[in-house]
Amino acid sequence: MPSTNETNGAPAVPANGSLASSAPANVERKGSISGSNKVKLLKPFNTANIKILLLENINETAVTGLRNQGYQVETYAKALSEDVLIEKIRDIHCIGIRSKTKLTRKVLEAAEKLGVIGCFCIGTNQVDLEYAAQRGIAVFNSPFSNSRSVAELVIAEIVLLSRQLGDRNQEMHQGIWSKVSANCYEIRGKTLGIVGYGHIGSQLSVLAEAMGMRVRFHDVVPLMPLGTSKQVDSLNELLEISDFVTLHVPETEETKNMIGEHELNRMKKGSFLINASRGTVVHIPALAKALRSGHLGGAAVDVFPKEPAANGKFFESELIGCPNTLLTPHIGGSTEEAQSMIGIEVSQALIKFINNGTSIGAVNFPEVDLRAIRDEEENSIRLCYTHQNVPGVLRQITDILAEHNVDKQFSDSKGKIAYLMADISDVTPEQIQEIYRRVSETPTNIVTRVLY
Ligand SMILES: NC(=O)C1=CN([C@@H]2O[C@H](COP(=O)(O)OP(=O)(O)OC[C@H]3O[C@@H](n4cnc5c(N)ncnc54)[C@H](O)[C@@H]3O)[C@@H](O)[C@H]2O)C=CC1
Ligand SMILES: O=C(O)C(=O)COP(=O)(O)O
Repeated sequence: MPSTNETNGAPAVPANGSLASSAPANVERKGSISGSNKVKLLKPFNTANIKILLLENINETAVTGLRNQGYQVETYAKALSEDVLIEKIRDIHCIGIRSKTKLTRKVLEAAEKLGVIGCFCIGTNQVDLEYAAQRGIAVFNSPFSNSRSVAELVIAEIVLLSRQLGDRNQEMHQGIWSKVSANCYEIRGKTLGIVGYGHIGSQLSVLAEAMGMRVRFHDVVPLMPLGTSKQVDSLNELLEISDFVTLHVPETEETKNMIGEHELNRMKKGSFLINASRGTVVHIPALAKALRSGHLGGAAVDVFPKEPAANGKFFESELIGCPNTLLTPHIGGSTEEAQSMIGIEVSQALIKFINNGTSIGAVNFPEVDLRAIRDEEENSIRLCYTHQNVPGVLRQITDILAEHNVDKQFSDSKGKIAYLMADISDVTPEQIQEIYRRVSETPTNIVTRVLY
């Protein structure tokens, strides 16, 4: 059940109130966000009416941060089935997910009041970003708080694979003593091939060099090589020269089955494959074949095309039982440090968007912010207007605001949508209602919010 914290005395949102179109419900003025920084708390709603659903065991730092705002926060330890999610999402203003929950167009169509999505992870492939943007729903993620955790896991896996530690460990637990050195190697001097030299790939590059590895990488864009690493011209070249190939690309149309039979055949005999990116990047039957035939010396796989929604005995894969194959349940980013940082980072972005309209860091939405309205700026409002990105819109808005004092204004666009924030001072309650009505009735309106 949702747990409701105390209200902060702010004016109430209408009973059917939606963050995605927050009209000024009651224009009674309220005090400052805190005595210390003297900036106004910008919101036309009672925070206790804002409903937030957090799935997939999102860290306590986020739950606490959001509850401290007074929002209603309901939490679940696992992902929900599509049917249950469609029911749950109807009534909520904000949802927090990790990599399992699929926010498809079908699910989002049911989300009548949704204004913002928090992905408490790096990947955002699980959300229909374009449809969310069309609906004026901003999506935030945590672009690098778990990168180090993934890079450290991969370093561990390189050593484990190289020494066949997974198999030795299993044998020992079965009472089998099998002391061998054949096909076991030091990693010093070996070539690590990194596919995708972004936040994780480049961090890994530094750690691997510190352990004496030679690093080569492939990326679709030219990037500055760290240390003595080098970018190579093609994926094929990287596959042919590497002793270890590790994948750190996002899930896109281009990366789907990026490593299949053809690519595995290009890899050196006895080399190793590591995938901690997304399950769709590797063709699993081809990998199982390459492992069973002995063409590959081993693999470490953390992500799978189909992953169970909850913990339990639900995992099935053709990779089960393959030689020298480390299988982990998508734990690349699962450390206390990463989860705690992600919880803080994403919940802060959600709070800023809900309360102040700030979209900095959004992945599908124009990034706009204005400096805070200060206490002494009496009777000020903030207009947040998400609209279709077509010619002539700013003229309409300028006409509507022409008689008022616009203190500051900023707008930006991304693809088909644009977002404008404007702070307007010395407006009466009647004028606020009128501004809201006229802006929200413009033909290009997607979402209009007035915060004060
Ligand atoms: N196993 C786990 O728990 C985790 C998995 N991940 C996955 O790792 C992925 C990578 O994360 P970051 O390094 O933070 O992303 P990033 O966006 O910083 O870097 C990705 C790099 O891949 C490159 N790239 C994109 N398409 C490519 C292609 N077709 N061929 C070659 N390079 C390509 C990009 O140019 C970029 O440099 C995430 O998208 C996520 O899916 C992220 C965190 C945890
Ligand atoms: O950050 C990511 O993209 C991840 O894959 C980690 O996902 P998780 O938060 O563990 O479901």
